Amino acid sequence: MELALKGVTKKYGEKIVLDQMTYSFSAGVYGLLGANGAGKSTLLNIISGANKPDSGTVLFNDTKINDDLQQYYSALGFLPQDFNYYPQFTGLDFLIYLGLLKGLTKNDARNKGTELLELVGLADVKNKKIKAYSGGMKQRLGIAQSLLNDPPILILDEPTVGLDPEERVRFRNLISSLSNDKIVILSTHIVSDIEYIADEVLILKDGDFKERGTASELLTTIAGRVWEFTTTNRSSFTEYNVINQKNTIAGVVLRVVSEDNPGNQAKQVEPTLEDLYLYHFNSERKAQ
Ligand SMILES: Nc1ncnc2c1ncn2[C@@H]1O[C@H](COP(=O)(O)OP(=O)(O)OP(=O)(O)O)[C@@H](O)[C@H]1O
Repeated sequence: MELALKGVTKKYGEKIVLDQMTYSFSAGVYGLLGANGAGKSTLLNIISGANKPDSGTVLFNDTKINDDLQQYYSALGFLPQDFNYYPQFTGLDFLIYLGLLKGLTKNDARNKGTELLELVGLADVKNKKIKAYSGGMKQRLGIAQSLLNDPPILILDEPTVGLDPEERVRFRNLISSLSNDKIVILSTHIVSDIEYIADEVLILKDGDFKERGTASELLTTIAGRVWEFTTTNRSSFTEYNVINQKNTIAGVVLRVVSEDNPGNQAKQVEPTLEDLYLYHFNSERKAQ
């Protein structure tokens, strides 16, 4: 199974959001990280056939998805960022309704809907109207609907928005359990959502995947460049890429990414994926 991007480019006016992206996805979990406006939703909308690139193609098993979108949709589960729920429907009725739209029989839609509500932990509220659901519950319902047709490709745009820490853990376990035979691509701002479950982490910046690899491979790119030290003169370090700062009685503890030892008795510390992400995020902000 292969989902491939070949030279995918998308512009809005003069702004190039995706710049000749070429990449191949096979079964596994891909975690897409990027700052606000980096183009994550644009990319996921193109991969899901909801939007077309200006040039380039998306191929699923060597067939251009736009040549037969209907066929492609039968292999796709998609949770867009702005998913519409019908507040007057119950959770189960909503899944039955969407199941029917996806071509399931009423019986199959009911059975599958019931099974999925169990899977995402909504079995006890399946007959409650969606308007009574919390943000996290709606998000889980959105994940459930994306699985109705048992799709080999699952695209989730910021699926963990609104989830509390317990729900995040449940979500991570759910995705891990699904990922054996699927291509799962999910975008997030929250590094810990994907740090442990993504087989491949993709950092989208300047129109392409700036970094890609397993979490541990990516960490080697900033190994030896993350430093921590305490200063009482924060303003002398404005030029540094500061990942984190914490006020203490002794001064401000700064965590910076730097090629050279910033002095001040700085100690090298183990990099985290969050360091790497913030490093790219900060340099993008500085460049703007
Ligand atoms: N329909 C559109 N018309 C014009 N510009 C757009 C349109 N959709 C997106 N953009 C611009 O394209 C860029 C990428 O947007 P996109 O929503 O893909 O980013 P994102 O990484 O998903 O951001 P976020 O994390 O905030 O959702 C942004 O600068 C956005 O303003």
